[in-house]
Amino acid sequence: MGKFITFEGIDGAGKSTHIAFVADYIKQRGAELVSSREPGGTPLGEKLREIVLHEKMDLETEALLVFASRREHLAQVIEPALKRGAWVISDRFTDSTFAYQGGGRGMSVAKLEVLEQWVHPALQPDLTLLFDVPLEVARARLDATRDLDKFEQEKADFFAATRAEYLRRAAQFPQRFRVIDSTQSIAAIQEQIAAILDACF
Ligand SMILES: Nc1ncnc2c1ncn2[C@@H]1O[C@H](COP(=O)(O)OP(=O)(O)O)[C@@H](O)[C@H]1O
Ligand SMILES: Cc1cn([C@H]2C[C@H](O)[C@@H](COP(=O)(O)OP(=O)(O)O)O2)c(=O)[nH]c1=O
Repeated sequence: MGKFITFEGIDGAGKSTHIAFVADYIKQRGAELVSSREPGGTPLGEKLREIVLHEKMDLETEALLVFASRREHLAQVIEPALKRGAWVISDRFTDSTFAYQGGGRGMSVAKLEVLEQWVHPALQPDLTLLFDVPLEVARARLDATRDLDKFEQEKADFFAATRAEYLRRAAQFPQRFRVIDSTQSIAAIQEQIAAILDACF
């Protein structure tokens, strides 16, 4: 089996910045690499992503759609890749649903756990890198760079709750989570990521 690494954090924390670095690290080891994202990762998943990121909907519809996208991503991409020994890195996975639909929007953790059990009862990431920054830092980075989607337009209390749920999960699952202080420089963060990867694999 290959290894499954997920990237998590509130919008603007710096996740996407470090994906190429981890991809290079894995390729240098000679392993096959599959780099993907959620919502998305398949043609159907990318269609669902457009809907989830840009349309208003009932909270439970939103949770069902991100898990529908995830089921397809697992079936078409993640599970086959891991079975053939490839390494998979995903820009977001189920921790995002607990953080955004659970923490941010207030959906019950118990309901999300039912969906998680349904969609991936046995699989969890081998490593989850949580990029953690204060909200103001994330917001300043976002404002400097791009047009904001539905989630990125949410207010400070939404992201405070999202960040708190991420940190709660990191404390609950310390064996797979590594929390990275993303207020550091990009170079310092990459040094830390390399040390984490060396220690884990
Ligand atoms: N450690 C850092 N220090 C300063 N700026 C950063 C840092 N990490 C990321 N950025 C910048 O912040 C913005 C958001 O980063 P990005 O990786 O797209 O965040 P995310 O994928 O978590 O939403 C980008 O313009 C990026 O260059
Ligand atoms: C995977 C997932 C993402 N999201 C949200 C978080 C993000 O705001 C958005 C997609 O984020 P992201 O891929 O970080 O967007 P960008 O390309 O702008 O960096 O979807 C959820 O609300 N629930 C989920 O389960």
